[in-house]
Amino acid sequence: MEQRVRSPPLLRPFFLKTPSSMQSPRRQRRHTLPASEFRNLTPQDAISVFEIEREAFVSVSGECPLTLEEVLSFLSQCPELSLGWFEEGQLVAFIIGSGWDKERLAQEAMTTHIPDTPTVHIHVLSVHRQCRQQGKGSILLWRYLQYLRCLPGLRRVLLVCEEFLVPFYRKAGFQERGPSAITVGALSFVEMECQLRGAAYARRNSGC
Ligand SMILES: CC(=O)SCCNC(=O)CCNC(=O)[C@H](O)C(C)(C)COP(=O)(O)OP(=O)(O)OC[C@H]1O[C@@H](n2cnc3c(N)ncnc32)[C@H](O)[C@@H]1OP(=O)(O)O
Repeated sequence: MEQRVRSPPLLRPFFLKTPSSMQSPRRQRRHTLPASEFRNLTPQDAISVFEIEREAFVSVSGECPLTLEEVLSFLSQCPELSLGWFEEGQLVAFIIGSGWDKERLAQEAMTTHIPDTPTVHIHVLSVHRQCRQQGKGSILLWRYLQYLRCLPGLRRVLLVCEEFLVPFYRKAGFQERGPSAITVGALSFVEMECQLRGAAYARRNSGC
């Protein structure tokens, strides 16, 4: 069992602002939704999350990493371990994580949140179909890892992915830990790990 830590506060929304010098007068007058916003998800976001997830996974493998009930459950139990990217108020990409307390991920990690542990399990990262291959998945993952580095007590992040996504996660700073004990139907996975501490440059540049 790993050492327990206190739950962090929720992330206040932060926006990617267009400099006022670049906004048209009409745009300045209108009270529109922010062009781009990153924030923790809430149970109210569960339907939008599940729609993106269903499109991303069901058509490909027939299985979603999380059912709608599980999405709701994690967003209720540990919203501070999620991050959504909204454009004009629409969810375009998200990450859902939870706490885990063992060295490697096990099948029960798929449906479990262990509070106050130093290990975060990323259940799912997904980008809306129309927004893929534009760098959004990488940017959201980078922001999520920087955000986690600012939370007290967190030490590492684990996830499982299919072999073809190993280079994507490697580029984000994850390392392979070998075949995962987790299987979904006929699918098998590689387990990957990212250390949150010890990267001094990351902390210096994180803006915590
Ligand atoms: C823990 C997990 O959730 S594992 C499951 C991940 N999610 C999914 O598979 C759901 C469907 N897919 C998606 O939502 C997205 O395609 C993601 C999250 C995999 C990647 O996000 P994107 O925004 O499309 O990727 P992004 O544009 O940041 O690409 C970064 C790099 O990864 C590569 N990459 C992205 N998607 C894939 C893919 N499906 N297969 C192989 N390489 C990929 C890109 O080619 C790019 O490489 P480059 O830098 O050499 O050009």
